[in-house]
Amino acid sequence: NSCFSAALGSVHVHGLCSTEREREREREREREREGDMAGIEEAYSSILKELGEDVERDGLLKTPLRAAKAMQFLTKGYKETVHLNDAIFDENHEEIVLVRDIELFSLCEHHLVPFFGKVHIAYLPNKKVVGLSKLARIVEVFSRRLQVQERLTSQIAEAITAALEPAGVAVVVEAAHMCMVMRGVQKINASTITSVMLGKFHDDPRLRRETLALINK
Ligand SMILES: Nc1nc2c(ncn2[C@@H]2O[C@H](COP(=O)(O)OP(=O)(O)OP(=O)(O)O)[C@@H](O)[C@H]2O)c(=O)[nH]1
Ligand SMILES: [Zn+2]
Repeated sequence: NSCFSAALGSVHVHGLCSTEREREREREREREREGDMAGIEEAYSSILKELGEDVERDGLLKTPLRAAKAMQFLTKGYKETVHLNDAIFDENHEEIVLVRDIELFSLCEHHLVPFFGKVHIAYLPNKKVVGLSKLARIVEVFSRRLQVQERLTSQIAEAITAALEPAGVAVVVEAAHMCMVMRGVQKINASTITSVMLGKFHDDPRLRRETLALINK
């Protein structure tokens, strides 16, 4: 490759070698991202000033930009969609598929503080199965937004229904809300459980019990 020939001192016909070009593109993307964030950065700077902080002190010089980048990461789900088509396979498996303990980090839309926990997803295939990692990707897309737990739970269930048309979907989310822990009622041990049961999981109490037992195993 061209990098290798450059290292040997041969003539470098393409100008930048592919890794240099890749790095340059990454720097370009970084500059664009920072440009996009100027407004958020400024807003964080104002918040710090309103809190009585000295935004010129060493430790805080880069904080507005860091915080802007962090917030952009924590809400990146707005810009993402899950592409499941490449990972949907024809399969005659008709029994339950359950992926449990998928980690979840989200932001409460009321207080902009984290809530976090686990998502359990079960579905009953209807001639189609999905690549298992895609279930975790669905969780990422909808959790990296400002959310309430109930909406998050149903968005995950609806996305799976739309992509797979399964015989049933069950989504259970258990989470701790920092807005209830660090502030407000300050209940450290409270956890919130939400569930959405569609199709056979909704209609068949035996199946629902079996699924919840598998989740709690
Ligand atoms: N249903 C639901 N409520 C949530 C979620 N996250 C936070 N909340 C609640 O949103 C509510 C907002 O209530 P408000 O009375 O407007 O806000 P607040 O004065 O800050 O409420 P406190 O938290 O009770 O101090 C609170 O009861 C929060 O516990 C969530 O995911 N789902
Ligand atoms: Zn909250």
